[in-house]
Amino acid sequence: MTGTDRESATAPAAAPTGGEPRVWSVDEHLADIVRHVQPLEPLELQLLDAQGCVLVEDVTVPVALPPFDNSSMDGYAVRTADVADAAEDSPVRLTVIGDIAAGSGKLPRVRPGEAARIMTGAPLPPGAEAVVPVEWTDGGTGGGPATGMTAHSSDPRGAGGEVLVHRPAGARAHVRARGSDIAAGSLALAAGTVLGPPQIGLLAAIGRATVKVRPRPRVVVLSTGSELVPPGTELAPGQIHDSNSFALTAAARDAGAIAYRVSAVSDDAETLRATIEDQLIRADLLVTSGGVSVGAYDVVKEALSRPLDAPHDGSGVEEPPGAEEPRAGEPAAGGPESAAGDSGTAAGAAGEESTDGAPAAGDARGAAGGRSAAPSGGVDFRRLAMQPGKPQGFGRIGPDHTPVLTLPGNPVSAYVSFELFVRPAIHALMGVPDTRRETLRAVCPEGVASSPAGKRQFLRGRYADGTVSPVGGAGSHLVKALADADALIVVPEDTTSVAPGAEVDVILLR
Ligand SMILES: Nc1nc2c(c(=O)[nH]1)N[C@H]1C(S)=C(S)[C@@H](COP(=O)(O)OP(=O)(O)OC[C@H]3O[C@@H](n4cnc5c(N)ncnc54)[C@H](O)[C@@H]3O)O[C@H]1N2
Ligand code: MOO
Repeated sequence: MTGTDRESATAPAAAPTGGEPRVWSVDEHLADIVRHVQPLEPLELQLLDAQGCVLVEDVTVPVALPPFDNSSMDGYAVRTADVADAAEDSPVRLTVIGDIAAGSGKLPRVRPGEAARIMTGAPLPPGAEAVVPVEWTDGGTGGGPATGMTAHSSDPRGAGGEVLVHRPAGARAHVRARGSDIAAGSLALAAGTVLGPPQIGLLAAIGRATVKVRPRPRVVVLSTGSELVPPGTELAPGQIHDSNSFALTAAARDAGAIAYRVSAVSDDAETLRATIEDQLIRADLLVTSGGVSVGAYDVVKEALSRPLDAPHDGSGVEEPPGAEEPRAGEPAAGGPESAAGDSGTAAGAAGEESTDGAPAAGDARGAAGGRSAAPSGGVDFRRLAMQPGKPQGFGRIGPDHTPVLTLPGNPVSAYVSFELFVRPAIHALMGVPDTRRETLRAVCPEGVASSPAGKRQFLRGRYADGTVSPVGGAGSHLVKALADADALIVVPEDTTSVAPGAEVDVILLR
């Protein structure tokens, strides 16, 4: 998928009001993001590192699967003519010439009147045409039908003597033919396939140790706010626990990324800029939370309204994304709406954790793999016609033009913003073809009493059997209700209420 393919998602802009910066629609903001976020350059990865990734090569089968005729049952490899007359009351007696275990390379020839005891997956020996399961024999005991074989460990000599066969077996009975799964030279997996567990199993089965895929993006999640302390820490007056960096890191993992969580950075722009500069080395995408509204301590806005290498006076500022296509009669987007900011306590560069065992910072990836060649600017801070999630920012920063999405700090706003914008950005980096969550129409028995005019509202809901019910209210601090929800109820911009029992659009969050 290319960025160009997605441009059609762009919706008409909302009308500008006076000298105010324009308000972006949800669709415009999303289209701007996916247009500027290009798929990562492919890498040759070990199979398990390629899980969830998009294959960029056609994979053909070097050797037939299975590679040889083999038994599908534990039993006896026989010649069909020898057992043609076998019956419950008149079993056929065959001489057992030995054992063939799975993995056997040296195979005895089965001659007329003979049988070889054979295990599931073991190669069919020459001369044999079928396998009779051990349950159709006496198992060499001289008694009635057997239920199984004696463990090799307790009888290391293997099979010998004679076996009574009680039922006939036709040609190829219980034999899995060479190539019956997939023939040599045929296509195992086509380029574009997303590698789930069965696909990884197939690649291993045909002997591939590595594959060429678009790698999972490395996403650095960083929250900001001097009030934040990590969970496990006792709260001092005015403090709260940092939940966004956990929820967003988990969400990034869930979307397929390798996610690194960075402990909350205090409301100090220079500390934040230094932390971001440190983190960019291992980021294909940077996600921040908090500090993007209009307050005096909105540090993300202050720190990222100018390029990372730009001096304080703002000289040499390049245009960020979204500023490239100003609409007629509108001010060009971009530039700080608010650059005010007092220095809070400098927290120092943050602690950090990775969410999985993936390669850490500075792994073998090319620096600018797959990213746009467009110049790196600051971040364009915007107001969106949505609730929650009004204040947003998007841009590309640093020497590799790393995309950055700055999400609002309110926990529900941050999470909804992740769903709508970060998840598609991660999938754009991965080259995943269709990034949309399942959406459907559902009856809302309670209705929605009021929804802000001109804004697309995303209420939390629980969905079951064609019905969705709101959970909690519209407040973007309600994390318990978010945790209870499994869907978003979408109330369009031109709808200010929904009558009880009416249908609504629902995005399933699972
Ligand atoms: N005068 C105005 N005030 C606000 C406006 C506005 O238009 N005019 N917009 C409101 C909206 S809408 C949102 S959303 C928030 C966004 O503000 P910020 O992105 O600057 O976020 P913060 O101020 O840093 O935090 C908001 C809220 O969320 C809590 N928070 C922040 N980070 C975390 C975290 N990692 N874990 C848990 N909770 C977090 C923070 O303590 C605040 O309570 O602005 C409104 N204000
Ligand atoms: O937009 Mo804020 O995200 O409404 O709470």
